[in-house]
Amino acid sequence: MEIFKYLETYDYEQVVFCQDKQSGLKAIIAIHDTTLGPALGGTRMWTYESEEAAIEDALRLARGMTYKNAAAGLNLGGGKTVIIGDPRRDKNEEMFRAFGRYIQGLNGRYITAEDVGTTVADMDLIHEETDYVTGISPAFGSSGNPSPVTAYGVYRGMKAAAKAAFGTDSLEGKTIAVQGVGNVAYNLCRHLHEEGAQLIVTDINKEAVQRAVEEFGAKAVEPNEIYGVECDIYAPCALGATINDDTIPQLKAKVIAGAANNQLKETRHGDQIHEMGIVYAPDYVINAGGVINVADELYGYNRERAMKKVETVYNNIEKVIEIAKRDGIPTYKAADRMAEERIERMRNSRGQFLQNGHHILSRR
Ligand SMILES: NC(=O)c1ccc[n+]([C@@H]2O[C@H](COP(=O)([O-])OP(=O)(O)OC[C@H]3O[C@@H](n4cnc5c(N)ncnc54)[C@H](O)[C@@H]3O)[C@@H](O)[C@H]2O)c1
Ligand SMILES: CC(C)C[C@H](N)C(=O)O
Repeated sequence: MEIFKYLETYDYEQVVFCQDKQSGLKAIIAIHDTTLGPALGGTRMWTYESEEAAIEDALRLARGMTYKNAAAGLNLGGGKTVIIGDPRRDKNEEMFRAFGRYIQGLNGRYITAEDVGTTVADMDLIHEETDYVTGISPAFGSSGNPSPVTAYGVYRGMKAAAKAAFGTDSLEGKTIAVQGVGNVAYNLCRHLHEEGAQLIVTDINKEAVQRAVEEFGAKAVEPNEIYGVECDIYAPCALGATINDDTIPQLKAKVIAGAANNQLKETRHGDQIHEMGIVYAPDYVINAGGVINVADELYGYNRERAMKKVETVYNNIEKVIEIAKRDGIPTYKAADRMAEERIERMRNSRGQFLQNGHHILSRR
């Protein structure tokens, strides 16, 4: 990978490599675009096959956050961190504190939160070193674990997508295939079960599957069987790139609506599912509930207000589907258009100099 060429092609602002021998920290902070505000995005801890794979993931996820935050109407730019390591084995207090100091060094250009492999407890350790972290314990006046709120947003967005495909947003009696029943999808399954949906689930973690079977009467299938099951809706809630050349020919669903980031392996896969008549709820629009929730901390966290904002996921999915229909384009392109237009409008409106609190000579 030619990194600078890639950064230039997709307009990245900054990439920070963090190395701390003492704690074993190896992290990559990618800041994609701060036109709308400071870059906010979670920290993922994962065992990557190579350093190149970790860099690519950080970059892709950071850009996704720019689009997610813009489409959600937040005044935030996009960034993301990946920490290279096994979250079950390699975590320690020193690591997250060292990482917190790196974040502090960015002086507010980047604000972090949870992602796959990190928890509220990890965010609390980061908070020992910096205020630029959200999703810390509610005891600090924070919003805590974002996953249940993300799940609620996905549930609402799924209903909006179902309305476009089936003429009603009721999920009662619908069969929904859920890939990965971790933090977000467990909570999603609870909402779906309460509404009377039939669930088919899979996970590489057998305990997670068992919990969904016992609590929600879900049917369990092997990880590689989930794509081909008879269902109305496929909900990818594990990792990214599961909509690809191998899986698309197996799909029976009329709707794809799930929590995972970067669901399309390549954009052409978005074109392909569009041509097949599948209603695709773009990943970064439907899974914005978590970031909408943590972003509320910037105003002094209020759960009720945050949950009201999360309701907008339903409207945003409707809006994207409307744009797609109006312009005759796939929904993933419609979502990009919506996000890019907002960033562009804000960039242009800042072309004029206006005094904003700080006297421009105040540092003299
Ligand atoms: N947590 C949030 O608030 C949030 C917000 C936005 C997006 N997301 C995205 O949603 C997805 C899920 O996040 P999460 O917080 O629930 O993570 P998680 O780690 O709690 O859950 C993911 C689950 O997927 C399973 N899994 C991994 N590979 C699999 C495979 N090949 N087949 C089947 N199962 C597999 C894991 O065992 C795990 O149970 C991620 O892509 C994440 O980036 C999460
Ligand atoms: C809670 C959020 C700041 C980050 C979340 N992991 C996401 O991808 O949206």
